[in-house]
Amino acid sequence: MRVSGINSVSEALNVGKVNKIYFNPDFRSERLKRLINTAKKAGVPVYAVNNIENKIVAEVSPIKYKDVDYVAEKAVRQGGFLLLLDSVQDPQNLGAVIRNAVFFGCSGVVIPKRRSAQINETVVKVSAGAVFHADIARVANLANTIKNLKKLGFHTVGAEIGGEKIENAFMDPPLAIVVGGEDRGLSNPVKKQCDEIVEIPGYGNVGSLNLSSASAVLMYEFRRRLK
Ligand SMILES: C[S@@+](CC[C@H](N)C(=O)[O-])C[C@H]1O[C@@H](n2cnc3c(N)ncnc32)[C@H](O)[C@@H]1O
Repeated sequence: MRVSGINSVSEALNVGKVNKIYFNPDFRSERLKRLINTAKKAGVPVYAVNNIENKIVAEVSPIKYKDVDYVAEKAVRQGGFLLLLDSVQDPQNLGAVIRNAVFFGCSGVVIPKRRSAQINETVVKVSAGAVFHADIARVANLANTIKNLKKLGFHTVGAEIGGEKIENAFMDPPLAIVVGGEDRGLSNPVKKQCDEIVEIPGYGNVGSLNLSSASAVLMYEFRRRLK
């Protein structure tokens, strides 16, 4: 996979994922120079190429998805939470959500294998490289995954308009937060498995939040209550 942009390349370099770097010598900036020096010190081959559109492009090793048991065990050990995404289609949204999840110290992001955006160059770019710090698991069936997480002691909170007010929700760890996709929200089988459905109250003339904003509010609420 190729990633472009100083932030994404820098994060990939931090976690040892970069195999090769191409940069455009017409765009010389201090940050770019520093990044190239760091890459050279790390033994990464670096090439100056005049006709590339971006300042910097890196060839990175493919993202390895984690097993859902791994992220579940991690969340239990950390007294943390998982973020489950029910069929998010737009890679821009997926990238934004993963960036938020890493920011809030999420133990793992769980996405379905089908009917969902997967990790690609757009996701990496929008996440500003946060993808390289995230543990992402893929599952065949999100409703079954929730069932299994509940057996491990997870409380599961689904986000949807019309649910219980967020302030009344039970959010003790280990917690699984489930957010719906752009078009249809949470599917019925997923909703059925959630212990409760919660709503973030709105005060203006817009019906719902973008899913990355909704997930950020829920993750913030989890963190706020731990204090
Ligand atoms: C853009 S919304 C999907 C709207 C979808 N068309 C529907 O009617 O359900 C995407 C997801 O963000 C979350 N969401 C958005 N606004 C929310 C709110 N006010 N409270 C709780 N969750 C919200 C939900 O998980 C929702 O499924």
